[in-house]
Amino acid sequence: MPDDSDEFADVRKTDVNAIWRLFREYGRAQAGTFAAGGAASVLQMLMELVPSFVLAVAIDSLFFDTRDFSLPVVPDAWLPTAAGDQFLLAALLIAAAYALNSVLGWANSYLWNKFSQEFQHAVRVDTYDAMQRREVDFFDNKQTGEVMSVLNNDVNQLENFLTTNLNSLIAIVVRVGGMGAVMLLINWRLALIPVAAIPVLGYISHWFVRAIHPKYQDVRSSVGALNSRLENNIGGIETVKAFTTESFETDRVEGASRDYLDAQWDAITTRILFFPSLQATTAAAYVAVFLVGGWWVVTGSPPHPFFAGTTLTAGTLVLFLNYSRRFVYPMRQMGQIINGYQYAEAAGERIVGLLDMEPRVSDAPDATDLRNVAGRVEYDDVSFAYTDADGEPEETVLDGVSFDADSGDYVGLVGPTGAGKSTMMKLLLRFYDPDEGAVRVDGHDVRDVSLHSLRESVGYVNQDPYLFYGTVAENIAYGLDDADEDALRDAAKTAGAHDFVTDLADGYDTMVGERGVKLSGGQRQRIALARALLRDPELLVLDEATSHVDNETERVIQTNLADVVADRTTFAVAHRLSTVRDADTILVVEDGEIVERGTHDDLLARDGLYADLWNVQVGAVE
Ligand SMILES: Nc1ncnc2c1ncn2[C@@H]1O[C@H](COP(=O)(O)OP(=O)(O)OP(=O)(O)O)[C@@H](O)[C@H]1O
Repeated sequence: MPDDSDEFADVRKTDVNAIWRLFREYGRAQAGTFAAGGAASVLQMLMELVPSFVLAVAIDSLFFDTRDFSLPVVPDAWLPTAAGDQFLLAALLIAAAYALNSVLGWANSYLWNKFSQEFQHAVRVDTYDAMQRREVDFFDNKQTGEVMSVLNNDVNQLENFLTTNLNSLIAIVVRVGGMGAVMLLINWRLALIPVAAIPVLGYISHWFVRAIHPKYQDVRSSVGALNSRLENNIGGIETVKAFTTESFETDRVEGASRDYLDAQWDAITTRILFFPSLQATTAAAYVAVFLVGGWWVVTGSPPHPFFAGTTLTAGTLVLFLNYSRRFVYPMRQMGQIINGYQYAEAAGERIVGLLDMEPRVSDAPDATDLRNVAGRVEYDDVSFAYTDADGEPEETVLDGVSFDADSGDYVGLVGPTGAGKSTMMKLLLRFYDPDEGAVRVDGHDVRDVSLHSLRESVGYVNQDPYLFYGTVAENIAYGLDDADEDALRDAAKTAGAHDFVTDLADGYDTMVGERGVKLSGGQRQRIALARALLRDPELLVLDEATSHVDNETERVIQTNLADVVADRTTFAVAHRLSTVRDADTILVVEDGEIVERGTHDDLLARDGLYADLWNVQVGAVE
């Protein structure tokens, strides 16, 4: 199967026929379009059989006069008797068949593309929705590129299979089958020569797919490696320049590019054998038909007794030659169809896997909404470990964490880097669930309330907040349909963002985020803080929310925040201890445990870890 090395192996659902399942689920709305497209495709292919057939009749009856002018289905009485009229009718029929062929070709493309675009759209939107509902863990363990590739490549792969490959398959069956059937009906003995070429062409296609498949896989992995190399280097361009490692990096890119070239070359040398072998097989059948049939027409008797028993006219020979030459083109697509099917199936399995998988963190069946939140928060003997890509727990990050915060409390979290402070806050938002113990808000275990109501009541600002591509105002009002402009400005003022925003070229209408105006880390943090404040949440989590702003600005923000913080439970994670100095309680976290707790003065008096950290920061200790 394709993609053996894929990161989504755990997601893939292999016990269903994924394409069929998606087709039933998402194709149903477009079933009429699909059926009409299929019918147009069949009719179009049938039209392709007509010109050669009429030509054969015309040659025999009009040019050589070896049989009467007659056509299948049409009663002889309806046909003209004068040779000139018969000739014109033949010309008209050929022209009509070609014209109809074109119209049906257009209808077929229109309908199939309509079907597959609508299908793709529906699958893409649902897959995205299912994906964004996955637990945070899922994203921790995947590379962004891989997640994107399911939404882009996999969905496209399905579409490609439906538009191109399935259509080609119909073409092969109708064209090759139709031409073979017509020839067998007219002169089955002679027809055995071109028809015998079909299994040979089929075998060559089969061989090709088997041979090319592992080579394409090598191409894909080498292109993946090359892309990661390029992405890494461009992303780290400042480091590359600062360390003057340009030629080292060029060498590494050269190596990756060479691997890609080798893999491609290996695939190319196999691929370019495929079409010529098909052509040679078809040509052999063509020449054999010409030899046997030509001999037969010229001498009036077949070259071998096997063919005896029927006659062969020049017109029939032309039809045979025309048809047998045209086997090759549709058969050429056989390899692509098999390939396309394999990719689409693998893509479908990932998509179905995603659609079917229940997020590990989701609403309990009897989840209630958190209402009228007072803001009491309780961590009751909470232990937690992140899991690796295989779902196995890694090292314990939180170990028996317990504390209570009363409604309206200001709680500071401090401690060495990697101690587990951010993780504690992520459990409050239920980004992850604890392995042991419980996190409660107003006495409700967060696992018993709806995610929506829980997260709506918590304003969360992290250290490296994300700004979407859009205006400053849109970023602050993110997710709110009817944000009041004054409230938006007030939030920005409280967050210390208003002054610098009004200094931007377009003020609140300045485009920021990727491709927008570049803001400093501290500026982005202040916009993110305004975003959280505007929602007026009952609980506020500020995880290093002002770590990038200077001391002066932070002091201003602290003063502004005093009112906001006064009447809601606030958690502030900070390395800069002045940020939490005024907290009602400071929790000192070390190695996943709360090692000290109390007010600033209590903790200084204890002369423990907090006092050490404080003394270092105020410069009392080297
Ligand atoms: N998504 C994750 N997957 C696996 N391990 C993680 C993840 N996030 C954090 N960790 C690990 O968990 C531990 C605690 O991290 P956490 O971010 O909670 O610490 P912190 O006290 O907030 O640190 P800092 O002050 O540096 O922000 C660290 O050892 C970190 O490597």
